[in-house]
Amino acid sequence: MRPVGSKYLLEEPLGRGATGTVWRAQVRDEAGSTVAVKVLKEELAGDPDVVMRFLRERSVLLRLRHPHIVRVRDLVVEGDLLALVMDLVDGPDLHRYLRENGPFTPVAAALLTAAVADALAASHADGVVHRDLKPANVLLATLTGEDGDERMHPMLTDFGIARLADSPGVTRTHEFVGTPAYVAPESAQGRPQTSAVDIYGAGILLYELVTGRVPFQGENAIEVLQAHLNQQPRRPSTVPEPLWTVIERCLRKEPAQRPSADSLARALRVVAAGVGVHATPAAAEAALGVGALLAPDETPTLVPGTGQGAAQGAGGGSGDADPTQVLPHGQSGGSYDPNAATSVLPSEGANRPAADGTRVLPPVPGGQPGGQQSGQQGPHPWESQLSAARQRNDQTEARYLPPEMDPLFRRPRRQPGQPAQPEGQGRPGYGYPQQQYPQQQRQQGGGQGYGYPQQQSGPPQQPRYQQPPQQPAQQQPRYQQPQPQRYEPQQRPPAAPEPPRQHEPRRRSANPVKIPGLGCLKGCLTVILVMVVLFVIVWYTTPLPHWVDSTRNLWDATSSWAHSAWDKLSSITGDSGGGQGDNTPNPLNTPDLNGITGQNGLGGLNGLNGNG
Ligand SMILES: Nc1ncnc2c1ncn2[C@@H]1O[C@H](COP(=O)(O)OP(=O)(O)OP(=O)(O)O)[C@@H](O)[C@H]1O
Repeated sequence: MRPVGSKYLLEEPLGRGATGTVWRAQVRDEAGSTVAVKVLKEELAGDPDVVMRFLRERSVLLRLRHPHIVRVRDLVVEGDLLALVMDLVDGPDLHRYLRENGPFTPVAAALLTAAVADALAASHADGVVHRDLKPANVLLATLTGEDGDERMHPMLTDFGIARLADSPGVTRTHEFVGTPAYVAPESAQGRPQTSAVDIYGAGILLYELVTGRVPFQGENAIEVLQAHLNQQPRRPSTVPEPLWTVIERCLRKEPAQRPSADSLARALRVVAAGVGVHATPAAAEAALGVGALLAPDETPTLVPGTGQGAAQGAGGGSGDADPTQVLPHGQSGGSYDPNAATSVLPSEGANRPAADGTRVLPPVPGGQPGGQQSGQQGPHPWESQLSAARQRNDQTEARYLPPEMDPLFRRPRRQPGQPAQPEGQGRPGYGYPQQQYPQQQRQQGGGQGYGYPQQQSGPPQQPRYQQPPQQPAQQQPRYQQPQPQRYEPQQRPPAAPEPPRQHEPRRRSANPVKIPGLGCLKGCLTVILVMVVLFVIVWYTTPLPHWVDSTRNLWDATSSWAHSAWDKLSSITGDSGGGQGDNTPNPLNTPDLNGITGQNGLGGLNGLNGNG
């Protein structure tokens, strides 16, 4: 298990998106406590702007609390790793649920979207715009009521990720961040974005829940963006009129004509009460008049740093911008997956194909000026503080893990038999073994127990969705543009950067050309030379020559004795003699010995044999 920060141990991947990979992880100090950790992709984590935004928005993300928002518990900066620690939701995301179970009934879809609108209303009141609302970012926990009944409990996640991805560093040239099928026209055009983009996303989501498909489709990302800008959505026959009224208002091209999240939630509950089979005539009547409830947002929350400026964009109609300006170059071909992951559009990847999970579009002309960051080339002003932050975090975990033990090196597992998907295509995170949603309930950080809804058999059933208790109206202050916060480094002075380590130059061999066995040969020659020198020294400095001479005499004497003995023996046995031509073996007359004696220069030996 790989540590992240000093508190978390990554266990197994739950899914992979365009901005990172989500892992199930253990909290070290809390035995049995599990969380979800989203490890952001390297290109995001390596961007100083993203990191500083990450640090700056820490407080915003941490304080965002709502029953329908997945709580962010912690943000970890560790070396080159950025991670968001969230509550773990044991349940599928809405995209997967839709794919496996088919569309919802109008009542269930309305109630589910009302819960999402509640979450949006709370976050908008806190100054946070989601900007990437889509079914994949709605997780479905299951709550067990006091009566033992299980209820689906939608929870909105990925708050702030779009904001991180949309950092000035990443979008220095005003690229688009979002998921094409769910992106609002003003985002596609690079116009100012407000909380109304989330309402547009909610409209698309609602449409998809009741029909099973998104309203604006195309062969590629550009066609989809064009459809958002130019096409009017059509009402499918299966969508009741009151529900269509809500959808149509959410999908208005003009952001100012869309309802606030608050009024959307209220209106959807009125619709849910009035379109079901058990609806009373009064409820049905109220549902038909739902348009009156969809009050526009008087004070929409502005997404900081988007568009040409709030004043210009807030009142501008969709016709103000030339629609052709959103057409990115080189994006006209390729297949298009409407459910593709969130697009993060770095400038250097402008030519990547549309089918890539991380969709890359070139800058939108006429987009935001980019403020101070636009065109910024030099080192980022936050960089020194960033390196100080990184150094501090480096100290928390400096541990080597071999690749086979490092979960970050492993890819998420696929179900056996499932074909491998090329990176970046299709929905990541789907098709994992069902075990990732255990049947038993899991204690969450907030003390709520969630379990996976029982697997449906037979034809897709509509999920049970009961209206959650109304949230008390939030008295949150309206959003004020955040002032850039000063990031205070710790009291101690930042550590001086370590000088690059000097590597000792490699010692070169005297013989650069490698000859196999040369080393051994050299050794042998050296030994022979040393032995010769020693022999010469010993020969001339010791009585060795005299001793050799006497030894030779001894040898001569012994040989002559042996020879005469042999002769005597021959004469006794009647043999004519042991000379040349004698068949009796004579050890001193062998050709071998003759050869040796003839060669070694010790001529005295020849004299001892039969020839002598
Ligand atoms: N808090 C969580 N608890 C449990 N599972 C989660 C949690 N957050 C995400 N997941 C799972 O991890 C998968 C990947 O999440 P991620 O947010 O990266 O994907 P995505 O929304 O499809 O990608 P992106 O938004 O980057 O396009 C999701 O499909 C979801 O099922």
